[in-house]
Amino acid sequence: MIKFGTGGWRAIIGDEFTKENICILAKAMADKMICEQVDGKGVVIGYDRRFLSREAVVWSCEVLAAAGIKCYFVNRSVPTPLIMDYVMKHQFPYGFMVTASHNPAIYNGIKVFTYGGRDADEDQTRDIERYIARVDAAGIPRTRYEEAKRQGLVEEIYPMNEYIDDIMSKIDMEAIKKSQLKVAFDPMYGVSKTALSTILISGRCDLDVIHQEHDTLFGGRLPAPTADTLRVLQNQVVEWNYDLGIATDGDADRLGVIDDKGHYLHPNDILVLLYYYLIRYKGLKGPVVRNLATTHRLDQVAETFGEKCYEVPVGFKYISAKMTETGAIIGGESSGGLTVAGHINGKDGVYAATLLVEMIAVTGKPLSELVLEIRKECGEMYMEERAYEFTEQEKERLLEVLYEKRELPDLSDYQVDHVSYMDGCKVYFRNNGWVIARFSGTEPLLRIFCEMPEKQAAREICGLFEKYLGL
Ligand SMILES: O=P(O)(O)OC[C@H]1O[C@H](O)[C@H](O)[C@@H](O)[C@@H]1O
Repeated sequence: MIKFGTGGWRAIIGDEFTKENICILAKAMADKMICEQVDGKGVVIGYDRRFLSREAVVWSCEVLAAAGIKCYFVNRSVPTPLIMDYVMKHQFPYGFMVTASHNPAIYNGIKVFTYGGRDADEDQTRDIERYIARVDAAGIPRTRYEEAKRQGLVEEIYPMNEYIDDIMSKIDMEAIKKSQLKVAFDPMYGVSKTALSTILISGRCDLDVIHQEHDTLFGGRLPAPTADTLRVLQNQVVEWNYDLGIATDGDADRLGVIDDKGHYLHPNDILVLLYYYLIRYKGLKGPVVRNLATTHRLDQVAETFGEKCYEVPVGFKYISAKMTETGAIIGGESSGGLTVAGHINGKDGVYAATLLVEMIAVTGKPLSELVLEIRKECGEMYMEERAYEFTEQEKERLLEVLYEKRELPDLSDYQVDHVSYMDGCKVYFRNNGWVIARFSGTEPLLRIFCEMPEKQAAREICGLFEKYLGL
């Protein structure tokens, strides 16, 4: 069964990520495009470095071509944001990216982008699932790849330079060139190497790249830039005195950062830094958008400068929609994705990394110093993040307690302001602190995040939920 979650369809290779299901999805998309009368424009398809990614594109092209839909096949592995950029700029109705992003190596999947290069929203993915249900798996017509190419129904493209130029045109490359920064870069065996190395080398950075070879097992680690997975990068930064370390996840839409002192910066810190930089140093004005599991320090920065912070459910589609609606200058999520107004309608790790390098160059301050500067000017909060696996049975029980009965642990030691069930269950405290318990839409996990003015309180509240829910 093909089910879409927070970031596209993801499944274990050989279990549900199979040739049959890939062809079913391609046929469903072909039917949907024909029905919507947008089949004439064709579709752009890219892939990452995972096992079977390229094959999945070839199979999809064969199905789409048989339905008469032209496929622009980006024929080398590329960052997901490159596909979003291409869909947006060339006004494609749809684009696909074969990737399971930061999931473990045994996963693969497909992200669907709609007009404007946006992540397909819930209405769209529900609609795709309806088309999927109508596909007759045994009778899917296919045109052999070489034949489809001969007929002009598949065109192989590689718009890497266009993507790189797009990013560089929005960045102060001259400032970067002057600053002669030393950067350590970890693409985590994923797809950002060509784009980000080219940009940083054009900016005359002294660059060292690790984990750049093609390894479908991602060196045995999760291709997600976290404090745990970036230890090698961290050592590199400390040992060789780099100004910063940068990492991107498997499909390069998320960013991870190590500061000049070797500290891992949480995506929340990166968002706060960049929003602050855009307002304080670049003189931009405008609100910020975050999801409800992302730091409220963004609200503090917004308040300091007389701006607003908007909250949306988890999922970048909500971030980009709200950014358009409110004219926000930046939007992002604690999971590591962000974008800035004027760039693409989705998260881009390559662009975010470049902007961060620009920030160091323009301010002339090391990352660690900027972190302290913001803390002084806008205040501090502490975040505790936990995640729990569960069995199907446990899930039912947790769903019942949290969403049906809407029961909560005893929080009488803290002043509760209100509780929201917009996405998961989120309790807002009067001191601007908060705690959320929600099921991940990309992994079989229950996530509990808490942010409070004191670290101890954040830990205690997570502990209360953990105990109450029997986790
Ligand atoms: O917490 P989850 O539902 O697993 O989502 C975590 C993240 O997953 C994907 O990367 C989505 O594109 C993001 O928008 C989301 O923030």
